Amino acid sequence: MARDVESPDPLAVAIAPPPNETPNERWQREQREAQARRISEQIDEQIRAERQALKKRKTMKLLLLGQSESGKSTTVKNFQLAYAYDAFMAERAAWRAVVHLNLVRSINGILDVLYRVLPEHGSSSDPNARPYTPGPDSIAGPLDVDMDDEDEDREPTPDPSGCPLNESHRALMLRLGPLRKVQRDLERCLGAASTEEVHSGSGSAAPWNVGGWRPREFAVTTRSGWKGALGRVRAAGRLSFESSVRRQERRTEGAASDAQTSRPRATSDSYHQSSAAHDDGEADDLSIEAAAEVIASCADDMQALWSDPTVKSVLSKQGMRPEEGPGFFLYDVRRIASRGYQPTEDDVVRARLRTMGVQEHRIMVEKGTEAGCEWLIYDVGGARSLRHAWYPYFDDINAIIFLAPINCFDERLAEDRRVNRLQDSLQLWKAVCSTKLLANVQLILFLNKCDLLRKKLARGVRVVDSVPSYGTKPNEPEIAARYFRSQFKDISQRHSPVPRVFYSFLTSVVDTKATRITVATVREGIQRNNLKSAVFL
Ligand SMILES: Nc1nc2c(ncn2[C@@H]2O[C@H](COP(=O)(O)OP(=O)(O)OP(=O)(O)O)[C@@H](O)[C@H]2O)c(=O)[nH]1
Ligand SMILES: [Mg+2]
Repeated sequence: MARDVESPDPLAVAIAPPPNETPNERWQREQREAQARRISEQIDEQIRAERQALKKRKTMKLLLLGQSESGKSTTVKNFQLAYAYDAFMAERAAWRAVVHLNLVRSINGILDVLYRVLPEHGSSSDPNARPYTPGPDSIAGPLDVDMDDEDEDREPTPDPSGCPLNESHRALMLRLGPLRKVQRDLERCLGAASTEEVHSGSGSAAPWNVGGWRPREFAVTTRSGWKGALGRVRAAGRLSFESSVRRQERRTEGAASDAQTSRPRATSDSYHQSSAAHDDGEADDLSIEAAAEVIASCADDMQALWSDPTVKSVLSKQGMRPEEGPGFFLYDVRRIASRGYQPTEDDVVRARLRTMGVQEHRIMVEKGTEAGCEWLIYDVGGARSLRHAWYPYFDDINAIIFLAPINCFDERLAEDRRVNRLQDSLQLWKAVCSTKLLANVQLILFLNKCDLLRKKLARGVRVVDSVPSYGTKPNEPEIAARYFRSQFKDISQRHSPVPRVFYSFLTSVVDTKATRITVATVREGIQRNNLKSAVFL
């Protein structure tokens, strides 16, 4: 309603001095007003200075390195949880299909093993039927390994007392048959990152350190990583977290920044989706929902399979421990298979989706004194065939977190089963430490999967059987971890082009509470170090 031009301005009336104000009162009022103005100006100045300082703070660039399944992407999720919680939560629902896929993959892996002990399938040569846990290897010393492949692909021996599985097991296995198709459908919807297929072949631990290799000889798969896979789920139309306009804006920004750098295009949070993903979105949506429905209808049978003592004994005889493998959710099968299931924070952290190429995560610190600061985290695919893509990211970074899973001292690389996994980590670490381009980059080592190391040693696996140099030291997790750490430290000291401080942490990055503290320490350390070098400059 328009104000009557004749009536007085209500604001002017409200702040007008009292009509019967004495000269003394007037003086006091003016003093108060002047003081208020000064405080207000000081606050404005403070805000201006803070904004200016924020602008000056450059983006912190962090690169995560390590072999496949070392825990790099899980570490990124911990950064997101700590500093970009809202963004983490916005992605949460899209992880449902990944958790479902992880669940059915565990079941199908168990079924593979069970089928192989049935007399009529005992000689199956199905490569999928290989036990999950590789056999123990012997390593002569930390950097001097002569692997033989005699016990590679050992065939499970059928129980000599006859097949332990009865008719009800067979019926259960048949009823779970539809989960094969569910796995295929989910893998198709989520793309290449959702499969664990790796190119086998020898390959080098660190291709950039091999003579004759030229940095341009690589290709980066930009659409098939974590973000690509989640992007597909989003593209399926059920989950519209961002408007298409926002996506388009981000895509344009990404293209502009790529044009300024010689780096290949990393898949970023901006979900570079293929148009095919949009076209197929509806079909994918239906497949994901149909998969969820089949999973819900199989919940009781999945639970029965996992809790069956005979099945447990068959798995144990075959050396298969799915509960120690990636993306294991069978302890929570009823909750996850239920209709209306939404992943929890913990589910997202534990969900396994391998990284293809290099993925860029922009984390804008949401709260605290550093709100508004930006972290750029590059998460790389760790399989040997994907390491070619790392080198261009070595330029212009503030720090590297290198993840070495120390539970795998007796395991082999999936992509080259002649190579011991701990050995591969040590070779990779050596290559990173000795790379001249990284001479002044802060390296932080996460000796990861300490929880699994503890479990492995508790069930009687002896370190010395795979690492003879371990000698007569007690077979205890703390001592083993300390020993492994000393190997990495020794490499850092001997192979760094210029002396560097050795920073290391014993971690289990699926433990988000403990990792939160580690991540905070690392973040502060990186920032402080950066500040220090800025002062020296
Ligand atoms: N128990 C346990 N599991 C872990 C730990 N760290 C990672 N994982 C699990 O190991 C699996 C692999 O972790 P990722 O973070 O995907 O490994 P990555 O290094 O990114 O692997 P790529 O993308 O293939 O290079 C996931 O299922 C994680 O939940 C850990 O400390 N303890
Ligand atoms: Mg990854």
